[in-house]
Amino acid sequence: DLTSDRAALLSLRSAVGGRTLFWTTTQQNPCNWAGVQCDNTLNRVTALHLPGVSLSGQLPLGIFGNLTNLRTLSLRFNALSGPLPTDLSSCVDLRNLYLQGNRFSGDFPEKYFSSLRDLVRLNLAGNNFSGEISTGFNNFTRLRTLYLENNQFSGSLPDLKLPKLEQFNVSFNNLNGSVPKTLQSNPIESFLGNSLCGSPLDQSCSTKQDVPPAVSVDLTRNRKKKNGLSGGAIAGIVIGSVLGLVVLLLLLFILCRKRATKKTSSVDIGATKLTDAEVLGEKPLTGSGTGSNGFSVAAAAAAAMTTSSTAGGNTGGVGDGTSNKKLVFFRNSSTIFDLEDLLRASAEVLGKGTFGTAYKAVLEAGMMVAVKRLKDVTVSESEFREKIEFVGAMDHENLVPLRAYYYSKEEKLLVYDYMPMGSLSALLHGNKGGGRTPLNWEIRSRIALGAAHGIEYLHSHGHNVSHGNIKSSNILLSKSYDARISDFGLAHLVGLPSTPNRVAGYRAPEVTDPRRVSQKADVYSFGVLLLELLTGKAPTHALLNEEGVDLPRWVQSTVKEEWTSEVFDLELLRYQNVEEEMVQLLQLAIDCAAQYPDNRPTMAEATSRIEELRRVSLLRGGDSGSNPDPDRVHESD
Ligand SMILES: Nc1ncnc2c1ncn2[C@@H]1O[C@H](COP(=O)(O)OP(=O)(O)OP(=O)(O)O)[C@@H](O)[C@H]1O
Repeated sequence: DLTSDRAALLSLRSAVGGRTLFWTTTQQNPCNWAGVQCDNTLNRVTALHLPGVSLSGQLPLGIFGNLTNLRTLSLRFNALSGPLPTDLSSCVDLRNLYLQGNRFSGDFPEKYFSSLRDLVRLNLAGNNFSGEISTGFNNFTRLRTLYLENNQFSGSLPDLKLPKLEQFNVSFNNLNGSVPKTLQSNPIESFLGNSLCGSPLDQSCSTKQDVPPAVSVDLTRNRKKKNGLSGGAIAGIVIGSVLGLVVLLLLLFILCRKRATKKTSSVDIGATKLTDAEVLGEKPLTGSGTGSNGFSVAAAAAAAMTTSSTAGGNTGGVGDGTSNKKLVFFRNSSTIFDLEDLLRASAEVLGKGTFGTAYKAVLEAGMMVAVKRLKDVTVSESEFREKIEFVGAMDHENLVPLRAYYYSKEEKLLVYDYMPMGSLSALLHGNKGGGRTPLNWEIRSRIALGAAHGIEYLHSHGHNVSHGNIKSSNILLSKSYDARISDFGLAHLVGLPSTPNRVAGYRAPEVTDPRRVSQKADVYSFGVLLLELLTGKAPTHALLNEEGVDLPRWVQSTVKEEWTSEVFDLELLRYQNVEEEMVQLLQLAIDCAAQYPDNRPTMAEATSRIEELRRVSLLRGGDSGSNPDPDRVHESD
């Protein structure tokens, strides 16, 4: 009955996950669950349509033995693997079995041949099924579709006498021998990619059978790939070598230049009184890459500091107002590097942002800092110093610490701690190839919480202080993947363009002038950031733009259509038992990205909601994925 059908569906759900995780299991009636169809008179589940819903793992035994009234089972285009469960043979009413596009392996179970006699459509294409194609298929006398292509079936083709057969394909398997007469009326495409012969193939069976033409073409193509170097590869090697040479020359050049600077700073500057402008005269910092640009930030920083009183002046305390030209360190800067260190630092461009260009500088002792050269500073010197002191005084574990700054007419530098894991944006959307750490639920929800804490701290730090530029490239990550917010406090120092495209996807609808942001606008941007974490999609995602909607509206419309799970990043759907927390975080994201500012929660409210859902998640012991840093001690939150 329906109760046992329901139980079977729940077992299926816990075995293969995917979008079945979003069935409203609190409902007693499974007939309303997405993809489930029932026959009301029978009071049984009769169809299960779960195409492309991220199911993975094996179909266990003991499920289909209970779903005995199934007429249609569609599990196509998922990531299911392993053998087919033999108890599917209990589904004697089965008409349609769509399993194409998975990773099933093993034989097509012998048991099915005697029981699934009503099969009309059978599609096993695009899996790893192996073994021989049995004459047992002749039992499926009602069969109209038999698709077996792109598997590992081997042996010869049996003499299939299926009177109703309309669609047939066994291409790209490991079959050999001749095409039996009964199947010869099918098009040639149905047989390609095997070692078959006879009509409709060009290869006649009386001549050599070993290398039929269709296959030989394929093989030579493969061989070419394996043994020879393609034109692209050769071009790559040539270009690579030339690039290598250029880099080598550049390095030599930089080395020579560096020596020259060192001399300048230690001996010549005092005597000849070079101005900053002169040293900085060679500002090539257009952000067009690393390498030679790297030298210049060191030069810039060097110039900035050699004009300060003495190296000894860099210790601790806040800049003494009167001596303008010096690198000013903020309080509790425990790791203070000295002038010489920074002079010798090699540097590379990290990227160009709204406020200027960021560099990574590696000090000789191995310490790394990020140096930001601000452009378009619109405020006066005294206002700058006052505001940057305010920024430097902010101290929270979820903010990127601002260690020092330098101000001169020509140059404004900010020195931050370097964040080794880069930005959330790079981690989420950077190359998705091998070697990349997938961000599991534990890490993502921790990043969400950390970012929330950081923003909440900013908001509570002074009267109506806001960040103004919350986005994933401003969420940097520590070694243990803890979130650190950067770029705080800069919106008020620098003339922002009135139409900043870069933040467009994150900007609250009511913000028309990006210089006039509010805390509620930060909450909106934070909501978009949460959506980015959950969907894995960048707010400036090309697809979304083609559809002409932003990320919040795309998510809202998808959720409204009850395809909630469709919004989640596939990477997240791998974890079991965390779906409720994911849905809760999604709800918070949607609340934060509400159209009207008054409908959005405060940052404090958002923080406590994330704390709560994470607490529940930890209590329930959801499989949220392992921590990528095994040495990390879990914070007790
Ligand atoms: N302290 C840091 N440690 C490591 N990487 C950093 C640091 N600060 C910035 N970056 C990286 O340098 C790049 C440029 O940063 P920057 O803040 O200048 O621009 P942005 O974040 O892309 O844009 P915006 O200026 O609008 O915030 C980004 O990829 C950012 O992740």
